[in-house]
Amino acid sequence: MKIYYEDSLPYAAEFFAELGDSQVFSHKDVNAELVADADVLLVRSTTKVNAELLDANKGIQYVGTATAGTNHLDKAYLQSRGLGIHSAAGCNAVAVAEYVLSALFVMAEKLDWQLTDKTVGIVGAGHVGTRLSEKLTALGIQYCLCDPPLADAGDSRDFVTMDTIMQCDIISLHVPLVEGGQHNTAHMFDASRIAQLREDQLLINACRGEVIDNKALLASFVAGRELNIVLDVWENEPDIDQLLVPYIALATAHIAGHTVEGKARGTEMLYQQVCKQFGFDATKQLSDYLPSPQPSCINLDETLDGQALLSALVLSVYDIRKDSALFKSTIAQPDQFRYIRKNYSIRREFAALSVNTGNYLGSEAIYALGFNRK
Ligand SMILES: NC(=O)c1ccc[n+]([C@@H]2O[C@H](COP(=O)([O-])OP(=O)(O)OC[C@H]3O[C@@H](n4cnc5c(N)ncnc54)[C@H](O)[C@@H]3O)[C@@H](O)[C@H]2O)c1
Ligand SMILES: O=C(O)[C@H](O)[C@H](O)COP(=O)(O)O
Repeated sequence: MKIYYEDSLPYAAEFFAELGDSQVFSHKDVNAELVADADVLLVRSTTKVNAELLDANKGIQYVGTATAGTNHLDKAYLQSRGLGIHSAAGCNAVAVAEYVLSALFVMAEKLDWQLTDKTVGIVGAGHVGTRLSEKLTALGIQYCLCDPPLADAGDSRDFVTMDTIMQCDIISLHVPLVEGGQHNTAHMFDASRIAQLREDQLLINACRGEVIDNKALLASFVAGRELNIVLDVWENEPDIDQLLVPYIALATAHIAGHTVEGKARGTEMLYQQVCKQFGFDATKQLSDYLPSPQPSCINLDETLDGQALLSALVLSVYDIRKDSALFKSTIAQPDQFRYIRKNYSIRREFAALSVNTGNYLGSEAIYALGFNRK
């Protein structure tokens, strides 16, 4: 069995070596000829899988993406070839939720906000939206959820409309890119919705760039509006509109999901799927490969309390300001969006770390955020 995998899948060599003849490729070089004899094709979001890539391959049996988003796969084409849509749903949901928390604490400091007085409107209550809602609960921050497809499917949680979301202090977007149809998300924030945003609100987009009309957003800033926007994702990545960057409060290169665990979990999920499809025993697991974080234990700063203490803790694990500063100061360089993503520094999830809470009375909130007990 020939297994071809994109070089951005961590631990793919370790997971797949024993299942067949495995070969690595870069999304920059991949083409129809290169994968013409693949039985299994494993990608991340940077490889577009469509007729152009696969028509020459007559024997492909499995295509999987080690990501949550699947909009780089031509689903109609894969179905026409009798191939399923295999993804790593939820692999990086915790990573994105922790990215949003870092953004919230940084913006709260900037805007002088007490987050427990604010309401977060979560649009898209799937894997990421749900993990985010759990972490907000741990922090005592109110939220509401908008997810018409889940509401229609009978999900028992309370859902609100987009009109209610537009009244929230903070709006965080976690929908897939859906172009057209009843639940279209492309340009969900178009010129008219952007015009409804108030300057005392915060909008965070860590799902797909096309969910916000970036041209309309730029026009709004150029017209003098002082909106608070955090963007991890942009229209037309990696060739984004550079003019928008200076206006964005925190700007990053589509790395919200790029924790060590989030990326590697994606590879592990595809390994489990391939084993199942081809009848292998799935004997390997992520814990066989993940390195221990250094340091692995955090001591709380007990000179702080309340939001200041939680903010210091979260930012000590992941401080979005560093990613944003690097992005803003270098993004004008050629091919920088890709470069930042490819060379992203090591970031761990809260669950990889333990916290020594000492005498701190709010320790349960810290464990509910995902940290381990010391
Ligand atoms: N920035 C990153 O690094 C990063 C990481 C992970 C995921 N993502 C993106 O975020 C998206 C969400 O990830 P997920 O794992 O939670 O996916 P998911 O499929 O688990 O959840 C998406 C939710 O959005 C809902 N939805 C669809 N259309 C909607 C609409 N019009 N209005 C409101 N809700 C709608 C769906 O019903 C679903 O519950 C992914 O599809 C991916 O594009 C980005
Ligand atoms: O959809 C996802 O899972 C994320 O957006 C993911 O980070 C994108 O995939 P990548 O470009 O990192 O391969």
